[in-house]
Amino acid sequence: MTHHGLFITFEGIDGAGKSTHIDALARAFEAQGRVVTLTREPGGTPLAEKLRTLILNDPMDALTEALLVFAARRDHLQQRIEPALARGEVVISDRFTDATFAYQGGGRGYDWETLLNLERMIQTTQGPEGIFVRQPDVTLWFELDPEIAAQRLAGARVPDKFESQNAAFFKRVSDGYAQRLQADPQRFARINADQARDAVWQEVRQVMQHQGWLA
Ligand SMILES: Nc1ncnc2c1ncn2[C@@H]1O[C@H](COP(=O)(O)OP(=O)(O)O)[C@@H](O)[C@H]1O
Ligand SMILES: Cc1cn([C@H]2C[C@H](O)[C@@H](COP(=O)(O)OP(=O)(O)O)O2)c(=O)[nH]c1=O
Repeated sequence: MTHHGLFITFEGIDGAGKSTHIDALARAFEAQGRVVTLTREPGGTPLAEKLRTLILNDPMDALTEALLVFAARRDHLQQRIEPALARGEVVISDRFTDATFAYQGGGRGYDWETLLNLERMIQTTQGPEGIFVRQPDVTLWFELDPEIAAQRLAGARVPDKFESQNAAFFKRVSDGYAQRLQADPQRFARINADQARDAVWQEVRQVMQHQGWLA
């Protein structure tokens, strides 16, 4: 049976609980016979993973950061995401472009219009039906109060450049996500991440069932 490719992204502030559910979603699709490409941003290809190390560890100005995340994304799209979608796979990515608007745009205050231009440039794709700007089919936005996310992360792992930011930074990141949702509400599913793991998983599952993608 041939399938259409599906592109699903997970978004939310650090510590919201995204990683906890990504593997489970991949297994649920595989149980239905789908081939899954599990990936993440920044990263997902050898080049983009090298850029990730720079982005997460080296101090740099916000435009440099934005250009590097989009450069990594371009390679990721061309080398990995587009080929997998063309093969009819389910691509699940731990973060994508909404994170750039949330972190570089909201958190760091970088110019939104410039990010929109970069998004259009980097995600322009030539498909069988013509040229279009690639976007996820569905984005799961894990919403969680920054204070609770910080409590969850405390002691869980060594914080990187972004994870060590204060609560005010993460409030701006959340506002950035909210602005992206407002601009494209059809694409987003809001997940209440302030619940026990199993309840969060049920919400994730219901979104996929609602789309008709999981039984
Ligand atoms: N629903 C939940 N309730 C409490 N703690 C959670 C929940 N989901 C995840 N955690 C824990 O919170 C921390 C951050 O979760 P993680 O999935 O790594 O978040 P993210 O990928 O969004 O940064 C981990 O230590 C994880 O075990
Ligand atoms: C994709 C992306 C991530 N980021 C940030 C958000 C996260 O703090 C960090 C890496 O994300 P993530 O992979 O969620 O971190 P971890 O592996 O520690 O769970 O990069 C940006 O600032 N801009 C972007 O465009």
